[in-house]
Amino acid sequence: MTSTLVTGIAELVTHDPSLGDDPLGIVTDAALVVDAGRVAWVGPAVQAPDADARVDVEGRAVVPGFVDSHSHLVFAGDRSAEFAARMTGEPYDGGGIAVSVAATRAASDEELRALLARRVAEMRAQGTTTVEVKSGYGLTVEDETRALRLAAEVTPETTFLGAHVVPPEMREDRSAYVDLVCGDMLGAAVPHARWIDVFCEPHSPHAFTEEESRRILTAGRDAGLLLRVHGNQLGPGPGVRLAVELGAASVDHCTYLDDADVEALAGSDTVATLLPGVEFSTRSPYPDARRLLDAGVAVAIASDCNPGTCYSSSIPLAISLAVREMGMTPAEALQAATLGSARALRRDDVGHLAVGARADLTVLDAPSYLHIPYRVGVPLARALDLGLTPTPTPS
Ligand SMILES: N=CN[C@@H](CCC(=O)O)C(=O)O
Ligand SMILES: [Zn+2]
Repeated sequence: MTSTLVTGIAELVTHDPSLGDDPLGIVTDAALVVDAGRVAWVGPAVQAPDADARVDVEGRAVVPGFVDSHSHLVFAGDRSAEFAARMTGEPYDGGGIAVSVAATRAASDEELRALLARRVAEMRAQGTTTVEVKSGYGLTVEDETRALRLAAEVTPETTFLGAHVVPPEMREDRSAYVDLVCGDMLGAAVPHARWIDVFCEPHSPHAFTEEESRRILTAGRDAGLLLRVHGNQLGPGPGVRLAVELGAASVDHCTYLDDADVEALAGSDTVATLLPGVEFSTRSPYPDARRLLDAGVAVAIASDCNPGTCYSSSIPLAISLAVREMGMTPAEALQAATLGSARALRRDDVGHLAVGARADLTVLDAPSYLHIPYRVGVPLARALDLGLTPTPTPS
């Protein structure tokens, strides 16, 4: 294994507060040494040690690779007409998920694997280096297991979402479906999943109630999975408080919150993951990130790349929306899409570039991270390929 010195970094964002006065731990005119897939040294370029190899990024900014802690990448089919309807005022209620379920069930393993690989490559090309991938478009024991098996080929952050919606063939007997999710489906999913998630949403007839969600999450936890929740997406609801009650790592969407939700989050270890691409693509009001941050809530930003509410895999777009529409500063938004989303995945080896972190570097065709929201829509960010063998992820 050779060490690599990365030079020519105009601005390096480390998130290591010991490396500068700024909370982002910014080093200007910086260099960084990578050894065995980890950050081995960070500092001013003039003090850089020698290394076996050298990569010059020629005056660009480098930030921690984006951590996308919420995505649904294992699906087939097309729902662009649904997006167009949304733009003319059609509301979203989760009913379109059944369209993706039918197309996904009909696809072969090879088709799904190719679609997934293309979406992960698209993310990497935009600077994402860690991604969580959910099942949820299979909704049978066999199809959910297949989705998780394929997801596990591309990431260790796999999430069992059998409780995405009640599938059309079981609508007459919801409780039988909940039994299946908590029983055989969970048993088959566990070997391929790290997380369990549920779409807890009283404003969708297709999603799950508070009681159903509590049952499913508790069964998942008893089976050894860690918890995450889709909550408070379409209106006020119990998702946030349930996530906090059960010790979920993250509750995602958080679009409609009351004071008790914010208070519960502030006193908890549950991260509020905001998904502004969803509000953009469904013409919905954006969550109030400022209110959460001012209350001391840990906030993450992720893409929620999925065929229904947001078919965008772009974290730079999510950062731009967070800054323009949700009251976050560029620094807060970048931190939420790296350190915050790593926390939402309970990972401390990614989302920052302090010594010892995984060497997941995202390089910007710009001199500063401020250009991410400033140059909205311009493809500035890409994951830096150092030709490294990936280091194993902690279990
Ligand atoms: N809300 C639930 N699940 C996805 C949307 C899935 C779909 O419409 O296909 C979400 O996170 O928004
Ligand atoms: Zn989602």
